[in-house]
Amino acid sequence: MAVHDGSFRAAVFGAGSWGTAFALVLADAGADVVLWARRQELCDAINQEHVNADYLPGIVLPDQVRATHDAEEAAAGADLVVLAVPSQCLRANLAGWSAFLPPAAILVSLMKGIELGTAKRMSEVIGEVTGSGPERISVVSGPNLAREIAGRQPAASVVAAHTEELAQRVQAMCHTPHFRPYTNTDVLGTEMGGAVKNVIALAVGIAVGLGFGDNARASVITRGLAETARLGQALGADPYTFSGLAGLGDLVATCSSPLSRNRTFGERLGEGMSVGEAAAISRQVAEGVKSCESILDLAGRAGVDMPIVEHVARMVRGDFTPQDMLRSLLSRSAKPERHGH
Ligand SMILES: NC(=O)C1=CN([C@@H]2O[C@H](COP(=O)(O)OP(=O)(O)OC[C@H]3O[C@@H](n4cnc5c(N)ncnc54)[C@H](O)[C@@H]3O)[C@@H](O)[C@H]2O)C=CC1
Ligand SMILES: O=C(CO)COP(=O)(O)O
Repeated sequence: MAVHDGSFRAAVFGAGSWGTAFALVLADAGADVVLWARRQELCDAINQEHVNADYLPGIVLPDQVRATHDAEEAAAGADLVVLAVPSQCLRANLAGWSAFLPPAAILVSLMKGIELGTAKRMSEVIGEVTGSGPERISVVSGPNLAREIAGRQPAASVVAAHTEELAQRVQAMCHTPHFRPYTNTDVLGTEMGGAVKNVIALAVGIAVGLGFGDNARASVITRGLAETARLGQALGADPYTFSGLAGLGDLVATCSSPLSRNRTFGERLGEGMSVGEAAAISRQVAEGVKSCESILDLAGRAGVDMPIVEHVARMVRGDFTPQDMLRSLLSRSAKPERHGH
């Protein structure tokens, strides 16, 4: 099944839905994978049943994937170290793992969030905590709903790295007959596309929860993409990235799919649940709920207007009901489509 020529060792930190699905992709691409999980019971279940029933029930993992709760054991001998925990807990966790990471290993972020307080992207947090330069760090992002990837449904993705050469190395390590990664050297744009789309998916979910249809959904997606690109460009991203897989591609998949945790979370808010109530019934992370604030922080620092992100943040804070949010967004002054914030 492998497209990569030769075997390699991968460590995947985080055995949630995406960490586990990506471990399966890497195994299909020829890797021996060790999956680090927070809970020993989950490791035991994965090793005995070859299923991560908590996150991907019904998906049988390849024999080349085994789990451990021991970070040192997970990292030992890894050529590729993949990070897949919720963004807001990366820094603290990575500080504990950093000493075990082989110095030559390539570090890959699967995460789609911006750190609260610092407004840093995940590749920046990885660089700071591990002391690694950009020549070792890459990012995988795109329309990659974990459940579909784990079911070996076809999907494309983007591997972004500082150099084309590094992106190509990681591309070869995760290329399978079902998973088709493209390369990109715009790490910043790739990460911004992934993080902001989660907030736009919350907004789409709110519109769906309010009972609106496809016109509203498409309008929020399109205006959401406009504000994502505006922020990205102000920060130095390549504008093309936002019409690619890590921009438009991921935005459309996430905002259209009932599998999306962010869209589902937004739908519950739109139906009238509080943030606390919506969080209590979801055991998986909806990154946009926290990243709306850090993205707004970043936009403020860059002097960029992001009305959809701002309205989502106000709703998450409890300042707005869904009806207030709708009224406030629709009562903004009329604008030209281009260059009008
Ligand atoms: N699920 C998906 O379809 C996709 C997810 N992503 C991104 O991947 C990242 C990880 O997401 P998922 O695996 O989906 O999340 P998840 O909620 O399914 O799993 C998160 C994992 O992190 C662990 N975890 C939670 N809090 C922790 C803490 N404080 N310390 C250590 N571990 C902790 C959980 O036990 C779990 O194993 C997120 O940034 C998400 O946006 C990206 C593409 C697709
Ligand atoms: O990033 C994703 C798909 O590419 C998954 O989205 P959710 O985190 O909203 O489920």
